[in-house]
Amino acid sequence: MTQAIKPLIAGNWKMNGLKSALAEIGAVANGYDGALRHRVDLAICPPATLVFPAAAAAIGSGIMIGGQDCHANASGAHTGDIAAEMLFDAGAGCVIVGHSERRADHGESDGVVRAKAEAALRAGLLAIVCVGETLEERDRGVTLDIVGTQLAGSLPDTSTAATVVIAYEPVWAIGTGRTPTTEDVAKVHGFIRETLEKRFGGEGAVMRILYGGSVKPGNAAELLAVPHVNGALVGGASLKAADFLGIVAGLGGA
Ligand SMILES: O=C[C@H](O)COP(=O)(O)O
Repeated sequence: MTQAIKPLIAGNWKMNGLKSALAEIGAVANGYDGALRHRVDLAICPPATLVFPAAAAAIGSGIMIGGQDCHANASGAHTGDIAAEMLFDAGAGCVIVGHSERRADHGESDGVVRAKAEAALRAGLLAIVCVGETLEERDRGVTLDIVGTQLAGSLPDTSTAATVVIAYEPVWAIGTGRTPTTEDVAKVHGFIRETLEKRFGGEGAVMRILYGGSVKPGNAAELLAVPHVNGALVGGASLKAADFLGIVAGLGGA
């Protein structure tokens, strides 16, 4: 039986945004009214420098502010890193871990991602754990093997629907304007659901699975209507409130 899952639309600003970008949070808040708040959760993950002021700007709006990465440890000699506890302390409610750009740029393995997700849970943050295949892997026909391996290695054993969100992002669709067909998205999300249910039982049945990769106002409705797509992780189109809210509108008024 399909259970109702409240969707989450999360914006990942990546390495974009100076203080002036905080105005976009105010603009999203203005468009996130009471009725919408009941139907969808919103999160915005600005660069680390803006987490504290963004959290202040979002007070009372219902918008969750998040980090884009965290260290596995709570403190220590790790120059330049940020602990999950520090994000929580700054007002964050969630953190993205295992984004493909971190996996590629910083050589993060599934084990590292899992340790970061465990740190998020320890700190009381919702962990948004990213998985997804490269173009080469897709062309070799090993998408499900790759995603299955990433899920097995990256998710904490203690994951629950309240503490962990999966984001499926085909690497080749990120920032390229290319998206998989809805059939392809359905296939991978169905596989992820099955995998989550096998490992986490009832919790896996209601854990949110986001799609990410070139989601825009123009394609959001189609992508968000795919079975087992419980929201989106949005990059470029999350930088402007109008685009971000246009994607939220893709969920329809039901
Ligand atoms: O975290 C977000 C994703 O990497 C998607 O980025 P994009 O929407 O710019 O393709």
